[in-house]
Amino acid sequence: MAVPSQIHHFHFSNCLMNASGVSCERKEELAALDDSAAGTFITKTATLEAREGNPQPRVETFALGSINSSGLPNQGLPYYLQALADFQAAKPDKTYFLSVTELEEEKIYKILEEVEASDFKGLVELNLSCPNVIGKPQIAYDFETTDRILKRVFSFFTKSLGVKLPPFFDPSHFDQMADILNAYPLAYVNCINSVGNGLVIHDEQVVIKPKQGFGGIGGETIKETALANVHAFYQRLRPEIAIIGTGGVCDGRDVFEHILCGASMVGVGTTLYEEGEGCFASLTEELEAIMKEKGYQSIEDFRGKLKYMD
Ligand SMILES: O=C(O)c1[nH]c(=O)[nH]c(=O)c1I
Repeated sequence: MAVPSQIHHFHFSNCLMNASGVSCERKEELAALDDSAAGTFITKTATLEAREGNPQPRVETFALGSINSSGLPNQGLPYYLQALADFQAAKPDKTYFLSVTELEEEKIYKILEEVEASDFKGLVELNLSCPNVIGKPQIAYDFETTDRILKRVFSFFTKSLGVKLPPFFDPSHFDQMADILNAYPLAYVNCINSVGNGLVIHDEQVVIKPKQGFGGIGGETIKETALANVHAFYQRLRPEIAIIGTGGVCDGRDVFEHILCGASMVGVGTTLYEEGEGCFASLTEELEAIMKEKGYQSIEDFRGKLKYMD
C-alpha cells in the first residue's frame, strides 16, 4: 500500500514524508520515520553547531492546528551526516533529505561547503524560512538576499538542492520569487513553511513562552495558503524544478489536493505531531481510495491538473 513518486532521478516508494522540524531531531525519531509508511524523511534543520532552541513551552496545538517557536533546536550537522550515513548503509536504495540553514549569510556557505564535502547522497534542503530565530528575518522574504545566496551557493554546490519557502500572499511576490528560482538549477522547492508569527491565546494568555507567544502556525488552518503557494510556483517554475507540498495535510483528500496543485511529494507536520508515524499509512490508504474511485493509476495521472472554471 503505497503511491510512488519521484524528484528527478530520485525515486520514492511513497509520496508522503514528514515536514522538517516534526519528529525528526533525534536519530530515534528518524528511525521511526524510516520504519513508517512514509517514502522518506527529512531531518530537523541542522546548523553547524548543536543548538538548544528557545525556552519551553514552545510548541502547542489548538483547535485548527499548531503553533511553534522552537528556535532551531538541533543536534548539529555532524550528528545528522553520521545518522544519514547509517540509514543509507542500511537501505542503499532509499533516498533521504537533509535540511540545513545558518543564522549568518557567511555561515550558510560554510555549512553547505561541509555538506558538499560529505558523502551524503540524498537531497539537501536549504531552509530559507525559519520564523523563530529571535532577531533574524525569514531570508526568503528578502528577494535580493535570496538571489545573492543562491548565486554563490551554486558556484560550488553540486549535490541536489531544494529550498524551503515561507508562504507568499501576493501574485507579484510569486512572480519575483519564481523569477529568482528559475535562474538556478534547483531540484525542488518546498512550499510552505509555517505561517510565520501567529498568536494563539487561551483565555487571557499566550500558549507558548518564546517571543511573547508569537510563533509559526501549521495544521488545518494553513492548508488553503499552502495549496495556493504550491500551485502558484507550479504555474511559474520551470518543469525541472519539482515541488514538495507541505502544510495543512490532515487526510487523504488534502494529499490529493496538494498533488492536484502540482506537488510531487507531500510533507506532513502537525498531523504527524498529533497522530504519530501511523498517520502515513492512513493518509496513504485514504489517497489510494480517492485515486481508485477516480480511476487514477499513478500520481502523474492527476499531478498539476487542477481545473479552473472557464
Ligand atoms: O523554530 C523552528 O525551529 C522552526 N519552526 C518552524 O516552524 N519552521 C522552521 O523552519 C523552523 I528552523
